[in-house]
Amino acid sequence: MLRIAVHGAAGRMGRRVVALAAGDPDFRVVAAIEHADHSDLGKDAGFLAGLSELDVPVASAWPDDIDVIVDFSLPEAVDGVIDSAVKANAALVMATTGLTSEQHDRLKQASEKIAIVWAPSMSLAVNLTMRMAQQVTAALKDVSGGVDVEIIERHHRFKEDAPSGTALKFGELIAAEFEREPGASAIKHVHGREGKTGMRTGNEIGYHAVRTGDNPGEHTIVFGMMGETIELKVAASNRDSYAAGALAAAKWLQDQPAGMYSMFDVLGMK
Ligand SMILES: NC(=O)C1=CN([C@@H]2O[C@H](COP(=O)(O)OP(=O)(O)OC[C@H]3O[C@@H](n4cnc5c(N)ncnc54)[C@H](O)[C@@H]3O)[C@@H](O)[C@H]2O)C=CC1
Ligand SMILES: O=C(O)C1=N[C@H](C(=O)O)C[C@H](O)C1
Repeated sequence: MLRIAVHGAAGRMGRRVVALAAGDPDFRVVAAIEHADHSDLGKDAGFLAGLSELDVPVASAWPDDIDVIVDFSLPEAVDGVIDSAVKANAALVMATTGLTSEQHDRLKQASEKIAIVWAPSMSLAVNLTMRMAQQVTAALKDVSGGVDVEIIERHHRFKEDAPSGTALKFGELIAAEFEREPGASAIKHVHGREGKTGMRTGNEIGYHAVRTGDNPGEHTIVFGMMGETIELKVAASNRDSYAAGALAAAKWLQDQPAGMYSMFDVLGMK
């Protein structure tokens, strides 16, 4: 049984991770961590997740014996999580988005000591769609008349970062396809458009972030050509695809040496 600590346990994602882990015989939830001022400190993590009592109170201190930490929190909290994972010699599933480049460097350094999965989306469907987007780009990048790529993401009104980490990852993968040949022009990443922008250039990717209601996450990649358009769309109907993906990553990490991994590794899509 893997001893799992959930960081951000009272959040939208944390509660679903606690709920799915509690129902999985491969896990024992040993800690539900929140920041020291959280109003749910002391409450039972099972009750918060809509289950019966788990006998795990939400706490701000880490226990000593943990096999894996799953983090869905905020960038401000992430440095502390990385330190705690290294200190406990635990594997780390880092799902928080909006990290700074310094935080990505910190993760990389920590991965010399512990096994880490970082991915902006833990969802199987999203990761498959990323692979499809790479294939579509490779097939269309030299099409007569050119192809314009725009990424539209929709999320709930509570989301604090934009564009989504997933949209940025789609853009990074698509740009790498465009830039693959030596001498290819560098791709510009354009966030929204307003005013007298002039005509669209051929070597840009546009990003558009929509925030409405309780949308758990939706990404549409538009490949617009002269005369026809392809759209790849992937949409979550609830948060369990992310929570289940994070738990799959937590299990997979137990057999891995220290290192930095992605969901492509976990899902065997390398
Ligand atoms: N990689 C993936 O598949 C997914 C990633 N996310 C990302 O996960 C993050 C969390 O998303 P939600 O659960 O919707 O947000 P949320 O705001 O509902 O939950 C975040 C939780 O982290 C806690 N937190 C904040 N600072 C903390 C600290 N210093 N110590 C401990 N806990 C702290 C908050 O109190 C809150 O309970 C976001 O960055 C989001 O983009 C969300 C869904 C899927
Ligand atoms: O904040 C969210 O909700 C989500 N965030 C992730 C992101 O920024 O890509 C993943 C998912 O889309 C849900």
